[in-house]
Amino acid sequence: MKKDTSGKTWKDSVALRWVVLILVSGLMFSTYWFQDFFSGLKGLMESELGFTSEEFGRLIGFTTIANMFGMIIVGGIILDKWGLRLAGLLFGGLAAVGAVIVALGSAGFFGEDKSVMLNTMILGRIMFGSGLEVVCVVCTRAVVKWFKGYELALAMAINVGFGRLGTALGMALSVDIGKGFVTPAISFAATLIGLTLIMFLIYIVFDIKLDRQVKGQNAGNNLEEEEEEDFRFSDLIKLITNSSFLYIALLCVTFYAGVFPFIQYAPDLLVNKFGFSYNLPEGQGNFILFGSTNFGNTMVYVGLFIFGLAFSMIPSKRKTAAGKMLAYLVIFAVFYAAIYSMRDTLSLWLQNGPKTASLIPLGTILFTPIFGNYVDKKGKAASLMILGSFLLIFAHISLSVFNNVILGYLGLVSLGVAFSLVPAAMWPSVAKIVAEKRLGTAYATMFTLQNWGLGLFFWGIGAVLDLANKQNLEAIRAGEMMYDYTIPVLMLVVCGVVSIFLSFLLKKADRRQKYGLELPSGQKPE
Ligand SMILES: N[C@@H](Cc1c[nH]cn1)C(=O)NCC(=O)O
Repeated sequence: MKKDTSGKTWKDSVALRWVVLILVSGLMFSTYWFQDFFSGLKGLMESELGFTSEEFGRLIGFTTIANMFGMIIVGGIILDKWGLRLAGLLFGGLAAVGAVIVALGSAGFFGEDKSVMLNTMILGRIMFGSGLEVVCVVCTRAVVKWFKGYELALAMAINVGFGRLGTALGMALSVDIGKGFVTPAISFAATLIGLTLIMFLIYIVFDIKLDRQVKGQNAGNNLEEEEEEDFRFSDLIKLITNSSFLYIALLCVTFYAGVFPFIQYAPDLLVNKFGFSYNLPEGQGNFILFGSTNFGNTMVYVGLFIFGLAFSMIPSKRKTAAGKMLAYLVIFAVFYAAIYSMRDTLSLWLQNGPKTASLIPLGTILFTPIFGNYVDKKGKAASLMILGSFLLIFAHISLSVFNNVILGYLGLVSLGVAFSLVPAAMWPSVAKIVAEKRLGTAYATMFTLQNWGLGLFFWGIGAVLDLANKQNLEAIRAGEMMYDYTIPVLMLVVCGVVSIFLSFLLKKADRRQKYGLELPSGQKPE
């Protein structure tokens, strides 16, 4: 789109841009929630629905099947042809209908036989999965449309941050929402997608208005509308014959295969390996923060935190050094007071599988923008991907081979840092390797390949878990023994090792092809 110099459009208003960001990010929040919330329900699916670990794995693994065979590319083509409003409605609607089918299937609506329940839930997950990935692309496109030339990097980080928040809350709260049953937790998650689709409908009103304004401006200035590049198979061939792109695309497969599938099993691992709980003790830990006694305190903390943050964001030229110090002091004090006053709740949460595991995606909300800023200012993207892959190996070794809870916590922290580092370095690097007009094709290709890795490991971890515990399955289901997660998690170390290898190859290829992955944003190699 060409920018008008004579008049203003809605996207020139800071407030409207941020309203749009919230409206669009709703779908990211709900679809990521639905993608990952089963992890908190694995134990319940086993005890209430009688699902084995392999069946649990099959259910989440099938989410990727349509994407493996080109659904994201089809979605990309529809997005190019019909525009983001219709594509968002179509694929958001597909995700919502799929989610409703999963909920109905789990309630026995299509039949109470276990295999009917499982198969209808799988059907729903396939529909949901086809929607999820294209929705992700639609949301990113919408953010680019409104924020290009403004706070684009920050807006993109916040948009993915909403997705991570969805993952974290879905993992942490689904057991509480279900109150001992699977269907209410699924119905809640499906309702969220419906509600955020309504938010997307409101966004459409903003989008139509912006298009009209831009059209009016262009007509007034005799400017032609800039055509966006459509998906082309010749672009795909060019991409996969570029060695830097090939390495980063394969890294996307192996790295995410070591993270997303692990997250689906992390709560169950903590429960089985370290004796964490699935449920909080009756009446304790749940939403204490928002209980009557602490609600006032919480609001004071939130208020002070926003004050400190707002103050620290005032441009430095207009702020004294003492003022800056005061702002940071306020932020630190608020954090300390909040953690101190919630220490009892926190200690319960840190022994609860779903809540502890949810800290992995939660931590990335804070760390991804910090690492993204580092990559922008200092570069070193390829080296950071090597470091992230190393941390992935450390995490999986410490969570599989050893039986030490401290090492377990360290493993989770290290996984959280890796999960912040690699995406922060990977996605801006793709934009350096691939010309802007081919970025849509590049992301669609990467997500398609990524879904092969995800599908294999979503299912593979569950299948290997059943296989590795074959002798004890009866006793485990009777609650007399615990699953041994050593081999399924050790398997993920391979993902880390291949990721390190690929990141080294990427760094070497970059030296040859000179994309400047190790340089700060905007700097070109000589
Ligand atoms: N493929 C997307 C979206 C997604 C999330 N969970 C499964 N698929 C993706 O990987 N986005 C990048 C990210 O870091 O979330």
